[in-house]
Amino acid sequence: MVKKRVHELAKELNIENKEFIKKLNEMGIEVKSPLSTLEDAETDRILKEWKKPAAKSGKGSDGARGKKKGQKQHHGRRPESRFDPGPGLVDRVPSRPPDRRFQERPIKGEPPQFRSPQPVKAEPAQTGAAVQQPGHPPRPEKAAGPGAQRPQQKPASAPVSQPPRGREEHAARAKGEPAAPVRQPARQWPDHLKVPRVPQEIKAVSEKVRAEKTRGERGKQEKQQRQGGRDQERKKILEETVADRKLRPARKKGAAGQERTEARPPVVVEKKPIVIGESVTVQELAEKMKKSPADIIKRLMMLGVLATINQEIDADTAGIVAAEYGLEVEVKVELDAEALLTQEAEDDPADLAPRPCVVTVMGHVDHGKTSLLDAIRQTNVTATEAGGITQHIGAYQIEHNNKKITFLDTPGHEAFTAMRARGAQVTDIAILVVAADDGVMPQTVEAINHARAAGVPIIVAINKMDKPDANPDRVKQQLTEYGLVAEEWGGDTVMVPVSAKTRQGIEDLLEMILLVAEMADLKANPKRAGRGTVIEAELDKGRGPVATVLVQNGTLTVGDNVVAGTAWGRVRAMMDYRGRRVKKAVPSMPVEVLGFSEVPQAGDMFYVVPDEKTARSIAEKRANRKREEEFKAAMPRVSLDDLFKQIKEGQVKELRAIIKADVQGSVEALKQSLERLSTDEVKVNIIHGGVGAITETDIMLASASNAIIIGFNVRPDVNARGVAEREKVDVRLYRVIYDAIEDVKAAMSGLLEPEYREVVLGRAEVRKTFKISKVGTIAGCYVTEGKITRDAGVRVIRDGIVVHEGKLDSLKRFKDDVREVVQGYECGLALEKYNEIREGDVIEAFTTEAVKRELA
Ligand SMILES: Nc1nc2c(ncn2[C@@H]2O[C@H](COP(=O)(O)OP(=O)(O)OP(=O)(O)O)[C@@H](O)[C@H]2O)c(=O)[nH]1
Repeated sequence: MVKKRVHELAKELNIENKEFIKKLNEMGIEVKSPLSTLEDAETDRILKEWKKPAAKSGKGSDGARGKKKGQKQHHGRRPESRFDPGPGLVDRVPSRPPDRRFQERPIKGEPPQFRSPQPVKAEPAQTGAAVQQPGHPPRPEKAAGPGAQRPQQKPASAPVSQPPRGREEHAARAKGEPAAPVRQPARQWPDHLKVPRVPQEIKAVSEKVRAEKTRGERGKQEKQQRQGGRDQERKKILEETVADRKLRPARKKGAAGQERTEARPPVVVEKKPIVIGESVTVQELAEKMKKSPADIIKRLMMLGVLATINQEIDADTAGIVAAEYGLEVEVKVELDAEALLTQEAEDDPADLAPRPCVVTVMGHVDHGKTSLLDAIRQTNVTATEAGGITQHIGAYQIEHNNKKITFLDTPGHEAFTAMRARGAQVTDIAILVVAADDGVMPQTVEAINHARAAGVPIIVAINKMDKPDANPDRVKQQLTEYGLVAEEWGGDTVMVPVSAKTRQGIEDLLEMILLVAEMADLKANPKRAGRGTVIEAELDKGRGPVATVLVQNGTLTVGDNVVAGTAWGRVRAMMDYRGRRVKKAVPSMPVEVLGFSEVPQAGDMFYVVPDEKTARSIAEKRANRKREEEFKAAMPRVSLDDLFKQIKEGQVKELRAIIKADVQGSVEALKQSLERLSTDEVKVNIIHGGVGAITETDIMLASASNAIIIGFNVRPDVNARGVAEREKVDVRLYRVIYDAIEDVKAAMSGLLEPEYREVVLGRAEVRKTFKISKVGTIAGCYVTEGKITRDAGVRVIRDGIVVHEGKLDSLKRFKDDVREVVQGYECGLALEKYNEIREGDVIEAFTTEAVKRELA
């Protein structure tokens, strides 16, 4: 008899997996997931037990189906399983550690040292680490692991492994997103948005009030108490502020003749409190206080705040200013329609109904993502796509065993992460497509890390099994290096061999998706007003703005008033993925929606609101806020420069980093050395590591995950540079591993010294090379950016990797030596002691300048 899995037997016996597992446990048979295998004796026992009542109903037991299924079983009993049927089973027995034969060990031939006086120091440590801690990324914590056991945590709505990111939080806030999809922790984001800021010293004092406020704000009863507490705090702030000599030099000098001084201390609160919101413009405050704006601005200046009449100041600052005039402020947080959206009541568990899971297909280019989706849908998308490349994100639904699955037709993980960067998390399960004949490729690794960073469980589809050189075992081996261990190897990742071409294994894949989904117990409430995420949107010439949306909760109905980002409107018509008109869209259903006022953005949350007026007013407010924010400071991004400050302020508990290097050995060495810097206060988490230039995708991942990027002997490509600047991602480039580790270490302890930072002056492309005897190689170049100067440092970049760094030997325009050549001109140059320059290389000229760092 072939060993059976729990879910197979459950199917034969026509019983739900969960219930079956419960029954088995009651029978003393210890199984934890539908994928657990059963010993023959156990199967016999179960069948016997079941036959008792089943015999009456005439139910067959082990039929032909069981045999067929049995053929693909892996022999040998696995002592533990991947799925936990209930919350009590989270603490599973750890699975067997991954096969460790495949790790690569680094660092040979440390590249030329640039800055560090003793760079080689780092080597023994790294090598040592390699011995202790083999090349596998540390197994993720059970609860946050990448494997298929994750769905217990409701991956789409609660990415436990994702601590809050300022950006997401902000995006969520701006969109009025509900607490569920992006968990919104109590962070002081608004401080950063409110310009201007109070100097640190005052802020520290007012922070007390804020902390008090945040703590107290939740409950309604506390609201009243807060008022009393606030009075006292206010006074305290004043006293402390007034007492602070440094902050008020003008006051200190104030002898008897100076006005204002007589009012304090103590400050007498004499008038009715003035009522403001969480923030107030200087003008508004002045009006409310019946003072001139100039007075207020002056006061603010004394507090070290430079503000213009139209600028907003936060309630704490306003409180301090008002107190100086003996006035009290009362903060009334008006719950506008926007806030109400996010405050919607919890669903009654009785209203919750199962919803289909939402699946994203990811993988390396040409490994067959589109073909696989195509095979699943049994249509032929590949043939219609330009050049066979997936062109857009669509969403489709299929039905298998009477259960629906929603597929997002994502061209890889980039779009997935771009959406995530906007705060949208729609995917429940990621299918990682790996071609069996090609194995794990760079984008496979990226996809793994992107899915993992989002806390989405991964099912591996080993594709192209029909090919003669298909080698699924090699794929499985390679994946162990990235922490994905096949369940038949004792790991916890579902891996299904498939062929998009012959459709082999597709049914199994769908079955596995349903199993993972079933265990995730995905539910939504179709009775409430619809909400979800915009998957894609475009302006159609005939139909106007068209948005493909995925309903995540509630029901979207034709005629509903909706708002998505800054777009609003009334749903005029809806089409399902086949273009059929529908009147209603229930949870996990993708639909095309007509009727938006403008094209919303992919990743925007949409909400159904009670009426058109509300929709319009929310959208307009958002548009205003967006405009304002564009003027304001950028998001608080993690960066090494202010890491210590952010740690102190509790904004950062984890320093996430992406490592890109010229060779895998350096990636590993850096990863291990950096992760070892973790302290109790801050954990260093390398969310992705790879070989090659820093790409736009790396930057987007860093942006979405609030990570820094460490480049070792590599450079960002042109697009990546632009995106990094726009996204304010801290990209650190090193030539010496030791320097990178030292910098991170110093940043974590607040000791990052002022240093010389490199400034890129310009870049030139090598168009032609000439070998001249006794002189060496001369490169005929075209300056593509900035300028190349004679005394600058230069590096030679080939395919994103730094192959040489040194100085110029000569720089000429025609025959003349010149001091610099600017963009758009040609030049000839030779490098000191380097003749390996080739056509197509990029010469980057740089200089170093002193950077003053703020004391943390
Ligand atoms: N033999 C064989 N070929 C396959 C299979 N799946 C996909 N292919 C081929 O592999 C090539 C790439 O397939 P796509 O589906 O376009 O791959 P993709 O990952 O979607 O690629 P992009 O959209 O470019 O990212 C096509 O020529 C497919 O015909 C398979 O199971 N067997």
